Amino acid sequence: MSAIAIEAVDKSFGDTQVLRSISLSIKAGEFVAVLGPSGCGKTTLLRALAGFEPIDRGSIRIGDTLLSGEGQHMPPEDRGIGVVFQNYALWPHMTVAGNVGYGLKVKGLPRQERENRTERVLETVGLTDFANRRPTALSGGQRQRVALARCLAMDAGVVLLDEPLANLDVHLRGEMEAEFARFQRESGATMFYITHDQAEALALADRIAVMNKGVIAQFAAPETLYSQPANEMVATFIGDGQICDIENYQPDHSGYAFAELFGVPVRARCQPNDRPCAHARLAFHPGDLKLTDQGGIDAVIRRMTYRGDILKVELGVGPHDQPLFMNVPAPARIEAGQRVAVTLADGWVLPDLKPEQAPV
Ligand SMILES: Nc1ncnc2c1ncn2[C@@H]1O[C@H](COP(=O)(O)OP(=O)(O)OP(=O)(O)O)[C@@H](O)[C@H]1O
Repeated sequence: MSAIAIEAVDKSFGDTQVLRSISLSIKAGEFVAVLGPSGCGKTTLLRALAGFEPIDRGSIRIGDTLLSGEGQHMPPEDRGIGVVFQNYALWPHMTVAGNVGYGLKVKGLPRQERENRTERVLETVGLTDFANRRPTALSGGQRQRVALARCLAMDAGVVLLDEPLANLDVHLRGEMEAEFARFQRESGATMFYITHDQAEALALADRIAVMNKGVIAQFAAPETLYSQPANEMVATFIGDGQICDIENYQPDHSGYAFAELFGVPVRARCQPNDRPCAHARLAFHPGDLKLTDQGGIDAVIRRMTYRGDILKVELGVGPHDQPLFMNVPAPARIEAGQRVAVTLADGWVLPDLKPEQAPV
C-alpha cells in the first residue's frame, strides 16, 4: 500500500498557472476523489501524478520515493501507478486477455505466470468468459472492467482514474461504482479519482479534494464538506448549498451561535473559537428550511418543481426577494404565489475571516 505526498506543486502552461501550490497528503489505501468545475486543473494534477506532465515547483512522492520535483522526473512506466481513462485506452487489435497481460509482457514476466495472473484478475472483475473477445465487442462497463483488471494485474499500489464513468449510462454507473469500491477493498490500492460529478465523489470517496481555479478549496471527508464547508465556494458547490448574510452574530463557544436571519432569530453551528461580530455568512442546504405556522421568516413561493418524493420550492425572501430553495416532502398543500413562513433547522456559519474579525 502506498501513501502519496503532494507538496506545494505549481504548474503553468505558458502564462496560465493551472496548479497553484497544491498540497495533498493521501494515506495508503485511501480512496480520494478530486472534484471541481470544468477547467479547475483536475486532469493536470492527475497527469502530474502519473508522470505525463512535469511540474514547475514542489514535489510528488509515493512512500519514500521521489517521483517529481527537486530536479527529478521519474518516467510514467517506472512509477508503479495504474491509470484508468474515460476512453479506456485499450488496444483494439488485442483480446481482453491480451490487453490485461500486455503490461506483464513488457515487464518481462514468463508466459505461464502472465497467463495465470491474467486469468486470476479476469475472474476478479467477472470477465473470465470474455477473455478471448476484442474490446469492440464489449459494453462500456465491461471495457472499464478490463482497464481495472489491467491495473490489478500490474499490482499497481496506486490507481488513478480520470472520469472513468463519464461515458456510461446511469444504470451502469451505479454498477461500476460498486465495482470500484470492491476493487479497492480487494486490492488495497490507493485510489485517486477525478470527477466533476459530486454524487459519484460523495458515494465513493473516503476524502474529497474540492478544487477551484488551480487551488484546493478544501480536503475533507464527504460529511465534513457537506456540513462544515470551509468557504463559500465549497458551500455552494456541494449539495445545492446556499448562503445568506446574518446579523448580530453571537457564538456561545460551544460550537453554536445565535444570529438574525432576515431579522428573525436563528441558531446555527459554528467554529467554537469564533468571536461575536455584526455580520457573518450562513451556509445551509434546501432540506434545512422548513415550513412553519409559528413565527418564522416571511417568504413567497415563486416556483415549484416536482422531484418524485420531494418538491423543490423556490422562495423569494426578505426585502430584496432573495431567491432561496427549500425541499418539501411531496405531496404538499402549497402553491406558487402563496405567502409562507419558514424556519432554519440547521446551518453552518462560514469560517472565512469576517471583515470585522480580520486583523488590521
Ligand atoms: N497541454 C496544455 N496546454 C495548455 N493549456 C492546457 C494544457 N492542458 C490543460 N490546459 C489548460 O489548463 C486548465 C486546466 O485543465 P484541466 O484539463 O486540468 O482541467 P479539468 O479540471 O480536468 O477540466 P475538465 O473537468 O473540463 O476536464 C484549462 O484551462 C486548460 O485549458
